[in-house]
Amino acid sequence: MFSVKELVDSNSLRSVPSNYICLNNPEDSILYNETENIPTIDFSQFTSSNPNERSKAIQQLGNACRDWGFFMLINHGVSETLRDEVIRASQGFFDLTEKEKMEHSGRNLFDPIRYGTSFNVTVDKTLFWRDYLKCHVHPHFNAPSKPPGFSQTLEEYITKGRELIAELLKGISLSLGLEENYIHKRMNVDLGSQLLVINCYPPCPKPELVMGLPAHTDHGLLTLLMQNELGGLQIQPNGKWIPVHPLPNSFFINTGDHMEILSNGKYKSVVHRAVANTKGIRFSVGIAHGPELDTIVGPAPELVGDDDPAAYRAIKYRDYMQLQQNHELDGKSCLDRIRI
Ligand SMILES: O=C(O)CCC(=O)C(=O)O
Ligand SMILES: [Fe+2]
Repeated sequence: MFSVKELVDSNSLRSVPSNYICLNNPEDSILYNETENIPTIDFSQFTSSNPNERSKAIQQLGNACRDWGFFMLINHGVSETLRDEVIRASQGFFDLTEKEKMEHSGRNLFDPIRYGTSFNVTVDKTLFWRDYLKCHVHPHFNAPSKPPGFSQTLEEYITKGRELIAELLKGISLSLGLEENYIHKRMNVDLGSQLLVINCYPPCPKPELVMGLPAHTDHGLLTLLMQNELGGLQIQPNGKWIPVHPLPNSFFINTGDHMEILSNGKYKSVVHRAVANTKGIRFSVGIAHGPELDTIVGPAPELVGDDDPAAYRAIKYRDYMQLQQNHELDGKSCLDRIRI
């Protein structure tokens, strides 16, 4: 495997190798500066002793999930030091030699730790300008032993991330008119899957010719994302691409396909992508939080009725992840396969 980082580090690249050139629809590059509209959720209100404040926050959370499928989370209690440490340690991992990183190379989605490039090189029509490290971190924690301290930093971080998501899932259950622990029980969240994905996008001499990660939706319930100072994430909530400029020290959270399936389409997963840049190496760290891998997920019966027939076929979470992995990453095409 030839990683993008190796390609960039070993050459003074002036052009892009042809196998990375993406033919984009020109409409795709139209950007709208609507970033100020991205909803902001104040996490401290979920733990407020004032019940009015909590119910207001739950309502805002429900609105964000229904109208947008994403929001910025502020006042979440995860220290800036830990967040910086995760980014620094991620850089440390990608700075290891190719030989050291290749110890974790693999083709299987359920390998506990997997280092790779592009999305799935066996199905990608063009290669994407992105290297990655994926670790299954819950219910069993897995992380590379190098660089020193990386694994400990990640473990602390993913534990904090799980606590935040657990609270948000309670709020989401209530916002859907369900009992607070509905999603926890039905999705077996205590044993839920947490897949950590560290994306590395090296600088590119011609970012307009390549794609970091093409338009897709995430497979899980909720994804918690942070990035270094370089932007590149774009979202497409209503057919237009919007660049995301995160608020300082915030998390970007988006709903995934399993939230759409479970809510019977009330909360739709949001299409997003990552573009490359010329300026420097961009890192993003996402944690996809999903049901326990063997949970069969279909629309919640409470959200299905004569006026709202079930819109998705039930599928085991593990099988859905595999389905997405086996095909080209393309917008909502995976969800379309189980749409009724
Ligand atoms: O790099 C980003 O900002 C987005 C990454 C992403 O969408 C993913 O890992 O699923
Ligand atoms: Fe994503």
